[in-house]
Amino acid sequence: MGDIDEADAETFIQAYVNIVTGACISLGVEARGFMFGPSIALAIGAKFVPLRKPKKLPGEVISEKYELEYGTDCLEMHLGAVQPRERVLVIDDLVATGGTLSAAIRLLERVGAEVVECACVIGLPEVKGESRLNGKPLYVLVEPRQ
Ligand SMILES: O=P(O)(O)OC[C@H]1O[C@H](OP(=O)(O)OP(=O)(O)O)[C@H](O)[C@@H]1O
Ligand SMILES: Nc1ncnc2[nH]cnc12
Repeated sequence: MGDIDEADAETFIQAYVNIVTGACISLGVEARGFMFGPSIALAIGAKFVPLRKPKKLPGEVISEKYELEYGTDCLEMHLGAVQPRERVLVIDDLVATGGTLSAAIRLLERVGAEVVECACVIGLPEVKGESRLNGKPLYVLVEPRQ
C-alpha cells in the first residue's frame, strides 16, 4: 500500500461506518490496520483494540500463528481486551490470502467474541482471501484492475 491522504482515509471510514452498526469494538491489525481502526472506533463510538505482532504487548497475551504469501507470522492480543460475546469489527488495510484476517478471527473466537465483519481498504481477489474467513462478511472498498 502506497501513500494515502486524509481524503482517502475519510472515504474508507465514511463508506464503511454508513453500512455497519452495532459493533462495540474496532480491532486493528498491526501495522497498517492501525491507520484506520482507531478512526472507525471514534466514528461508531466503539473502543479500539490493537492486534500486535509478537513481543510488543506488555501484558499477558494470547497468540495465533498464521501463514502469509511470504512466510509465517503471529498476532497477539492482550488477555481481557475483548470479553465473551462482545461484537467486533476487524480492520486492516489490505486482504490478500486472508491468512492475517483468519488468524484475527480465530483469536477472537477463542475468547468468545462475535466477529461482526472484516473490513479492508484494498482487496486482492486473485488470492481468494475471502474464502478463508470462516463465513464472516468481508467489506472491501477497492479492488485493483485485473
Ligand atoms: O491477506 P494476507 O495474505 O494475510 O495479507 C494481508 C496482510 O499483509 C500485510 O501486512 P504484513 O504482514 O505485510 O505486515 P505489516 O502490516 O506489519 O507490514 C497487510 O497489511 C495485511 O495485514
Ligand atoms: N500481494 C500483496 N500485495 C501487496 N501487499 C500485500 N500484503 C500482503 N500481500 C500483498
